[in-house]
Amino acid sequence: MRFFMKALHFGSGNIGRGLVVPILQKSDYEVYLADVDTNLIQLINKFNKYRINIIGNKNRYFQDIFNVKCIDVNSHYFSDYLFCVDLVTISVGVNNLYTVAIKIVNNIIIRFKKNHKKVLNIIVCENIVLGGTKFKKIVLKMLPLHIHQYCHNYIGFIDSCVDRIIPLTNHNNDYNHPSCLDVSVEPFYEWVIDQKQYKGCYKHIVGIVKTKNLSFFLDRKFFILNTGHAILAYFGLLHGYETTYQAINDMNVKNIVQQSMKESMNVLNSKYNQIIDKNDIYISSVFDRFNNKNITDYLLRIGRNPINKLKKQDRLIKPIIQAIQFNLSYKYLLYGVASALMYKNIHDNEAIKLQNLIKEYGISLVLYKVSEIDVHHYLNNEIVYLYNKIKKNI
Ligand SMILES: NC(=O)c1ccc[n+]([C@@H]2O[C@H](COP(=O)([O-])OP(=O)(O)OC[C@H]3O[C@@H](n4cnc5c(N)ncnc54)[C@H](O)[C@@H]3O)[C@@H](O)[C@H]2O)c1
Ligand SMILES: O=P(O)(O)OC[C@@H](O)[C@@H](O)[C@H](O)[C@H](O)CO
Repeated sequence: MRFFMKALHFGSGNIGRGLVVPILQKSDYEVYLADVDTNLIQLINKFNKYRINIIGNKNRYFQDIFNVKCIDVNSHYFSDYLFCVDLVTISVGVNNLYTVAIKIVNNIIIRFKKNHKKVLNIIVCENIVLGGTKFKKIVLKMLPLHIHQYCHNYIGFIDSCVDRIIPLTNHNNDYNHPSCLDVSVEPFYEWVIDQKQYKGCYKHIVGIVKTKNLSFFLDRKFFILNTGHAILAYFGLLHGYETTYQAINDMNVKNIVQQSMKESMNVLNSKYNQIIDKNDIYISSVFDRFNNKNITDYLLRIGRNPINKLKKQDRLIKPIIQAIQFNLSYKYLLYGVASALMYKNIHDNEAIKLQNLIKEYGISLVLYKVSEIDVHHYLNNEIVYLYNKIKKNI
């Protein structure tokens, strides 16, 4: 066992176990997982290992991961671990970034007080555009002013684009067996970081691509894959499907998803003033990934947190607003928004909140409150019209 650098990963869920840990371990990082879920923490520390089942349409293989340890972020010794690492990575879900920021702020204060001169890089691996930059803003807001210069000198906040479809783990509930920690993943993965934001000397990590042009990768992934994925989930659920594979094989659903991804791609072609996806190769590769018959990815997972997904900057609304700016078609993208407004899931707090808001205020006002689309704007009327039309037909 050769460990040279230490990394701590916030979030021991799907992306943490299924992508971040194997990549960092391969480049000789000693990786500590960190989480708030005490059951999960206990299981990881009990078995210290798990298996990644890599499942493609035609082949399947596995990768065994050893030497994993999970730290409770609320334990008194957590900050000692955080103090000694060179790299922090985060995938806890967008809504939990604030609580992670509190831990990071406390640690920066300790580093400052101890005059610690070691650089710390923080890669944010959430599904948001420019997550590192947003996380930095949250941290700076909480950090005392006299420590900002130290933070600027020694802490790197890095935007990244992380791509691997990792469904919810189907725990076999046998907590006496390490397989309860196994994850199933697709073979494809991509992890791209903004090299301009990295502080200090970069130690190459096999599996991470550095780029000076992250916005291209991010926009392509977020506004093609995640836009299509969300529309597949919301529209598929309305048609009674449970998984991506079922939904993508309904010709009506498939057509709406495919056309909406093309509309979003047209927006990117205009934004970058170049053809991003020659011959629709990217779109069809994403389709093949959605169409993985051996992976059970529930539409409820993909549709989770609908309020976030309906925000102005997110995957459903932003492509439409930009299509309007470039005078492009957005007819199919509208289906994503209209069906997201119908998303119901009693296990998802945002879904419950969304439906309560709709009951209280009606669709038009909710579009204003959640998505910042003015009630008098024609886009608001178009969405309300489509929402009512779909509702009548289901
Ligand atoms: N699953 C995917 O296919 C996928 C792919 C790319 C990106 N992502 C993104 O990665 C992020 C995580 O997704 P996931 O599927 O791994 O979710 P997940 O729910 O499987 O894992 C999140 C983990 O974070 C933990 N957590 C919550 N708050 C925490 C905190 N304050 N400190 C430490 N741990 C905390 C949770 O207990 C959980 O174990 C999301 O933003 C998601 O969009 C997911
Ligand atoms: O994680 P979310 O909720 O932002 O989006 C759900 C899925 O679209 C997402 O997790 C994809 O599986 C992932 O982005 C693939 O890389």
